[in-house]
Amino acid sequence: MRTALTIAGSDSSGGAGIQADIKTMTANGVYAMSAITALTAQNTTGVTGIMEVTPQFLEEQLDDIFTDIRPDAVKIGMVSAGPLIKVIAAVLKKYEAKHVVVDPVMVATSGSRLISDDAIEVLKTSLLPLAEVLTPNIPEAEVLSGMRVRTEEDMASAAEYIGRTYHCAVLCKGGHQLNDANDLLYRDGECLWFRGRHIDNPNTHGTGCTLSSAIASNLAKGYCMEAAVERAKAYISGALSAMLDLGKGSGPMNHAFDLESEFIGTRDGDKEVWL
Ligand SMILES: Nc1ncnc2c1ncn2[C@@H]1O[C@H](COP(=O)(O)OP(=O)(O)OP(=O)(O)O)[C@@H](O)[C@H]1O
Ligand SMILES: Cc1ncc(CO)c(N)n1
Repeated sequence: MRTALTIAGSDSSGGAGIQADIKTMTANGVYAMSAITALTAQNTTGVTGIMEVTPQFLEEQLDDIFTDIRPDAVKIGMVSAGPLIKVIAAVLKKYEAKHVVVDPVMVATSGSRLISDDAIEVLKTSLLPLAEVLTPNIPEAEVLSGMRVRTEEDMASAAEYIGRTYHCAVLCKGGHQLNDANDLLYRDGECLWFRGRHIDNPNTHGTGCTLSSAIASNLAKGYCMEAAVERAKAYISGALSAMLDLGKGSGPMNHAFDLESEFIGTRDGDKEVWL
C-alpha cells in the first residue's frame, strides 16, 4: 500500500486540517500518517484558539515517521510559526522527501488568520523551494506573488511568477473567491486550466486541505501531476456534491461519499457483515 504524510494543524470540528487530510488520504486509497503542528479549537463558525507544538516535538514526530514508514508523498498544511517551518524544511531535506505538496494555508474559510507575518517570510525562503507543487487560493497567490489577482489572466500571471520564483508547479485555485470550480496549473512554463462544474453548496470548510491531500495521495500512487490534479478535482467535486450540511457556519464536506458500504462488525468469529 502506498503511504502519505500530512504535516498540518488539527481541526477540532473535523472538516479541515489533519482530520480532512486523513479522511481524504484514506478515501483515496493510501495509508495516512500525520505530524501535528498545532491544535486548533475551531468549528464551522471560526477558530477560537491555537496551541502550537514545540519545534522539538514536531521534529520528533517527523523523525519517527521517516525512520519507520517512509511516506510516498507529503502534504503540508497549516504551519503557523517560523521555527516549525524551519524544522519541516530541515527534515524534508534530511530524508530527501518525495512528492512534497505545500498548501500555503494563511486564512481559514471562516476568515480566521492561521499564520504569522514572520512565518510567511520563513515559508517563502525555506519551505516553498522544496515543494513539487504549491496550491494557493487567490488571496494566498496575491501574498506570494505581490500581485493583485482579479481575473483569470491575473491568476495565470501570479501562478507563473510563483512557479518561476520557487521552481515548482503551482495550482492557483479559483475557489470561493473568483470562479469557484476553475483552477489553473502552471508547470514547466505552461498553463493548464482545470475547469470544474460549480457546485451550489455553501459548505466549503476544508476544501483547500482536501484538494491538496487528494493531490498528494494520487502522486503517492504514481500518477503524474496533471492526472493527480484531475483526480483530486473529481474527488472534491464528489465530496461537495454529497451536500452534507452540518454546523452553523460553512460546514464540512462528506469525505466518505464514495464508500459504498458501512462496516458494522463481525459475526460468527470471522464472517464480516457489511451494509
Ligand atoms: N462551489 C464549488 N464547486 C466546485 N468546486 C469548488 C467549489 N468551491 C471550491 N471548489 C474547489 O475546491 C478546491 C479548493 O479550492 P478553494 O479555493 O476553496 O480552497 P481554499 O480557499 O484554499 O480552501 P480553504 O478555505 O479550506 O483554505 C478547488 O479545486 C476549487 O476549485
Ligand atoms: C487546522 C486547519 N488547517 C487549515 C484550515 C484551512 O481551512 C483550517 N480551517 N484549519
